[in-house]
Amino acid sequence: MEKISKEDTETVNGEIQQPTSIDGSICGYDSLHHLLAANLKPHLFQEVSRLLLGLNCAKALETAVLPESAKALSSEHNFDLQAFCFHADKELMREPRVVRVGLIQNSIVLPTTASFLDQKRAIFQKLKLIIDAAGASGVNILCLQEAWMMPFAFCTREKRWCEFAEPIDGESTQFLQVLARKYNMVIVSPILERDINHGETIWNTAVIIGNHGNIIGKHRKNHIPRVGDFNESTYYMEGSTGHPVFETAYGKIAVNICYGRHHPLNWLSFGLNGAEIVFNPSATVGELSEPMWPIEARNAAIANSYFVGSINRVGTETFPNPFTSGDGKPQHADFGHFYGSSYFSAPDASCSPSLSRCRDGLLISDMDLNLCRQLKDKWGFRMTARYELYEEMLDHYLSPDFEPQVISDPLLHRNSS
Ligand SMILES: NC(=O)NCCC(=O)O
Repeated sequence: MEKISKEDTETVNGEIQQPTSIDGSICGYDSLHHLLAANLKPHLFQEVSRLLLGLNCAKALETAVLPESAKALSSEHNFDLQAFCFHADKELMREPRVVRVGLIQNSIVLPTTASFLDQKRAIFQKLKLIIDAAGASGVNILCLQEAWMMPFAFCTREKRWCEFAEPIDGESTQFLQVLARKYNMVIVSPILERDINHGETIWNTAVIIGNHGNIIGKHRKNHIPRVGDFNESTYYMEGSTGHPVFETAYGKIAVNICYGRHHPLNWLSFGLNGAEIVFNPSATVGELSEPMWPIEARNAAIANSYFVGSINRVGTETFPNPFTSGDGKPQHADFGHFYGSSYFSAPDASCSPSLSRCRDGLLISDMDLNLCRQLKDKWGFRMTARYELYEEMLDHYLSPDFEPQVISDPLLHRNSS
């Protein structure tokens, strides 16, 4: 269990205050899982893990064995590398459908003051090594983090960062197409898109690259945040692509980009279109969303009987000009710490431990997609859903004359009349 740096907590009147974690670690530990493992007796750790991570086929989640070449890349280039297996029950009529899925989280490489091209190429160089580790590990489907090819500059509201935007078949896609072909791997690549054919407009888009290096399609972020420093609405509008599910060589996948994870109907729609794995490439910071992070995707996996792969950026990105976001905070030059912590959730409510809170990482999981239908059969969430009630409710709600259905206690108003 790696302990990153000296524990540095402050105590005031006997109470532990917020630990100082300049490096983004949790009191010097890479992740909550590592902190617990290092500080609990083994039987307590086992019990706490059962409660925190759930069980898969009645057992603690198994780890998967990775090749030495992948492990060597991870230690040489200091990225976290972890691998797990989500099993399903054996069926009599269907063979297991096991796919190996990977998630990559990474920090930017050069300062945001460096030339844009250098910044982008440096990220390519770093990503190449981690993708090589995924390739060596036999990953079938790989997803990168939101806007992986640039700093997450949308806090600044400065339009010059739009220069990073690329067409769907631009430089970033071409870079990944080579690797997709080389490793026979589907790659989900969330980029800042410039739509040349529609007035050069900008979108927040995931490009789906097939295992032959072909472009299968794209999906544009449906929900754009207007919270904290996430000033993304200055740059792009709500997506125009609905809730597509992409049928790939390895399964049916969809992409719910970042802030879309706060919207249960967004998750539902990908499920209704038949997704078996939904990726949630994100960029989010500790102060704002960390308590939500381990819950929302896991809940979506349970409610929709599919797997979810959640990816968050990692590190602190500092920009040349300080900015404010109309929330009364003093001007500042960074977003705060992107806390990494990428993880997988399964339809049976189990989930993997998270990647590091402060280092780059590659998280790999084998998942038997048969688990999706097994959970549908067990819990019947689709069958019991009452969509017609919701259709009626939403139909009323969307009417300008809508009035909430509230039945007041008549006694409440007796004294006031
Ligand atoms: N990138 C993005 O949509 N971030 C919004 C913040 C959050 O959803 O946690």
